Amino acid sequence: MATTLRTDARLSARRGGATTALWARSVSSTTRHTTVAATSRRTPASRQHRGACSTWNPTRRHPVTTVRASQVWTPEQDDPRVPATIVTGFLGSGKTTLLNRVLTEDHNLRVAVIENEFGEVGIDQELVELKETLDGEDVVLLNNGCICCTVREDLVKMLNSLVKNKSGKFDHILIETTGLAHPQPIIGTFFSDPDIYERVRLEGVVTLVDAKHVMRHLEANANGQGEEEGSSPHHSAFGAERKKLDEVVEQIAYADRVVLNKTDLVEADELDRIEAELRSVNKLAEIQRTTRADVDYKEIFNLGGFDLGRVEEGLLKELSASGHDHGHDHDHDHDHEHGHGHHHHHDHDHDHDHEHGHTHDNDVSSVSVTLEGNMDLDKINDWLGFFLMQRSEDLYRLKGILSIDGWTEKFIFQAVHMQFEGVAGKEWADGEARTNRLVFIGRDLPELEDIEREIRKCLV
Ligand SMILES: Nc1nc2c(ncn2[C@@H]2O[C@H](COP(=O)(O)OP(=O)(O)OP(=O)(O)O)[C@@H](O)[C@H]2O)c(=O)[nH]1
Repeated sequence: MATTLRTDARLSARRGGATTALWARSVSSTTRHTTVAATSRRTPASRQHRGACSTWNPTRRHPVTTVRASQVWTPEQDDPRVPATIVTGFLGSGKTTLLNRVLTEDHNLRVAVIENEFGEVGIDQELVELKETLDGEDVVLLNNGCICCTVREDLVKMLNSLVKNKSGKFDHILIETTGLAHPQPIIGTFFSDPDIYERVRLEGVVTLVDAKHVMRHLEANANGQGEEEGSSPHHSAFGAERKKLDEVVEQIAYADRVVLNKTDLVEADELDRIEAELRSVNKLAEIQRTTRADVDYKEIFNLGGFDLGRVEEGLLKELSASGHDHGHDHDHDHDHEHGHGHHHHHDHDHDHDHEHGHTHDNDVSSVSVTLEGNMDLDKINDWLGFFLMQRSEDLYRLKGILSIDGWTEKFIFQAVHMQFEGVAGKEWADGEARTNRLVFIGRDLPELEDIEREIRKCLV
C-alpha cells in the first residue's frame, strides 16, 4: 500500500539541513504537563503532554522556530500507541531463536513480525514459528536490502500499513534486523516519521550478543579490521569520512536490553570479561545471560527503553548499581584497552559525582554524572541543546533526570542523537535529595570532568 508521508514543517526543516529537537521550556504551575515554546499548543484538558520540535539555527544557541507540536505521555497516562521492539544483534547471535521463543510462549499477545534479511529468498520467514495470524500476514519480509538503509522506506510503509489497516488486530510489533544493521536509522524512523510517531511507540531495542564470538568482533573492530563476515561499505552510518564503526559496537550501544547468548559455549570467567566489556560500551542496558535465547517474553515486550515514564526507573536502578545513590565517595572504574595488546583495569576512590567507563579501542563509552542541586532551566536547556548540536552524530543515547529550580516534578528526558524528548515526571518526594542524574552513551565523548564542569555551571 502506498504511504503518503506528511510533508509538515518539521520534515521540511530537516530537508533544509536544519536539525530538530523536542524541547521542553517550562512547566505549568497548575498541571504536571510540560509546556513548551510551541506555537501550536493543545488544550490544557488534553491527555497529551506538549512538546515542540524546535529548529536550531547553527549560528545561535537557542531553538528559534517551533515547527510542530508533538506528544509525550506521562507515567500515569496510558500511551495509546502500539508498542514496537527492535531485535538486533550480529549475524548468528540468536535473533531468530529469540523470536521463536517469545512468539511461541504462552501469552495472549498478538504479535506482528517484520523480518529483514538480505537475499532473494527469505529464510528467516520460514524459521519463525507463529501462533497467531493477521490475515495470513504475520511475518512481513523486507529483503533485498537492509532495513537501516536501502529498504528503510519499505519499513516506513510497512509500519504505516500495519497501524492503519490492521489496527486492533495486533498488540505488539517485533522487528528483526539483519545482523549487519545499524540501529540508529531504524530507531530514527519511530521519531522522525510523524505518522508513525503518532501511532507506534518504540518500546526499546534488544540486542543479541554471541558470547562465543563477540570479543573477536570487538577486538577486530579495535584494530580496524571489523570487515569479516560480510560487512559492507554501505553500512557506514555516518559517512565515508568517518572512521568505520563496527555494527556490533553500535548494536550494543543502542540496546535497552542485551541478551548475552550462547553462554553454553563459553567459560564463566570469560563471560564476566565479556560482560565488563559490554558494560563499558553501554551502562544503561540490562544484560541477561542466556542459552538458546531463553528470555521471558515480558522482558522483550515490556522494555520501557524509550518510554519516558520509565526512563527514571531504569536510570535510578543503573545509577544505584553504579554506587551513585549518594553522589559522594564512590568507586571510579576505568577500563583501558590501548589497542596494543594490554589491558588495564583501575579502581580508584574519588570524591567525584560521576563514573566513567571508557574503552579506548572503539571510542564508545558511557559517562554518568550525578549532581546535587537545582538546575536553571534556561541554562541547562541551552547547554543540552548546544551539546546535542555539537555531538549529535556521536551521541547514541542520553538519559537524564533533572531537578529544575521551581519545579516540584522531576524532569525526565532522553535523546537519541538530535532527537530529544522531555517530560515532567514524578514529584520529588518529601526529604528526597534533589539529585540530577545524566547518563551519556556515545563515541568520542568529552572527558567526564569537562561534561561535569559544564553541567555544574547550570546549577542555580
Ligand atoms: N550453542 C548454541 N547455539 C545457539 C544458541 N542460540 C542459538 N544458537 C544457534 O546459533 C545459530 C544462529 O541462530 P539464529 O537464531 O538463527 O541467529 P540469528 O541472529 O537469527 O542469525 P542471522 O539471521 O544469520 O543473523 C543457530 O544454529 C542456532 O540454533 C545458544 O545459546 N547456544
